[in-house]
Amino acid sequence: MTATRSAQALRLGTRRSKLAMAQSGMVADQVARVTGRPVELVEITTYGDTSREALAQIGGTGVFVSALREALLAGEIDFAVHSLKDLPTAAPKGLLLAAVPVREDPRDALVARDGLTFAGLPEGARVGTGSPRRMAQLNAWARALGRRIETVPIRGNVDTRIGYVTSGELDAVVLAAAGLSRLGRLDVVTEYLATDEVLPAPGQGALAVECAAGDAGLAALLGELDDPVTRAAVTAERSLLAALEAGCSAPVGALAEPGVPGDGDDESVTELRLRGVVGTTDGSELVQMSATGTLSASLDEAAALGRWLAEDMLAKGASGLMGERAR
Ligand SMILES: NCc1[nH]cc(CCC(=O)O)c1CC(=O)O
Repeated sequence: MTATRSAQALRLGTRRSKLAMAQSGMVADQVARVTGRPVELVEITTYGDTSREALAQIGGTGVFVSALREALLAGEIDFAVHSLKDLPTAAPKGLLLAAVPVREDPRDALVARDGLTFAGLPEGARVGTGSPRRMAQLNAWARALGRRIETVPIRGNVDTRIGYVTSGELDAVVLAAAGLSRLGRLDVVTEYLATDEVLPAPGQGALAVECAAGDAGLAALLGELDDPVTRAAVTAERSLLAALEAGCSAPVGALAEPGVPGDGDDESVTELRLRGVVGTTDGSELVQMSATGTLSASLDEAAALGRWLAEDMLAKGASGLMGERAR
């Protein structure tokens, strides 16, 4: 690399939404620090940003992602940052997942009126979410508490969703804690939903840093941001999703976490525990299972763990619960 080239700015393609800008800004700072090169943000408009249809209806998987990927392949930008949970599981031709930085809190968060928790919501409470995964688990949880809630499909950015509660239109909405955190809006959270009740979307809380496969030098630089434990965890979660043959709008939750084997006498973290859930959106039926594998540098092992759990879940009838949306 020549001196002139090393001073050239790296172009980071980003969506214009507040959340995307916040995420891209954070990664831009990190990349500038590790590479010593300035990073310039390039705004790209995606179909998911302009369409007013419900996300699940326009096909869910990848609508936020494709415009950024086209810009990468066209050489208009050098790298892009995606919410990992919005990435289709199929590996894209010509692109590389250069880094998966340390994950934020993967949990979903409840934003309710009057500081209410989920268990404190009244009978018939109106809870905003368009996500079949959240609907299935929230309805199942409500049933276990001996009550009903009404899930109301909502769209729009994080501020719009919070607005449904502040305006009194809805009793609560459910959002990813990570998104609220990146926007500096954790103040509105009234409960972090326990993963025993609500498993997040595969990859939730993690970011994906993508670049063109041909640019090995850049990929190596961006690779400095990679967190191997987060990468192993999201690899297992996405492998489960892929093996269930479900898209990102399917009612599938998954979370992989590192752990200490046995009674915990040995302090070293060597296990990866993967939990998965699939259910009907009314919450009347859920298949919830877990599997534990070895946490190793080999992503093949993490991927195998996901496939293994998927087989168990399919044997317990998971595919019958995913309905028409499963692809
Ligand atoms: N589906 C949209 C989306 N994609 C990523 C996030 C939040 C950030 C993350 O999960 O990393 C959100 C908003 C939400 O679900 O509340």
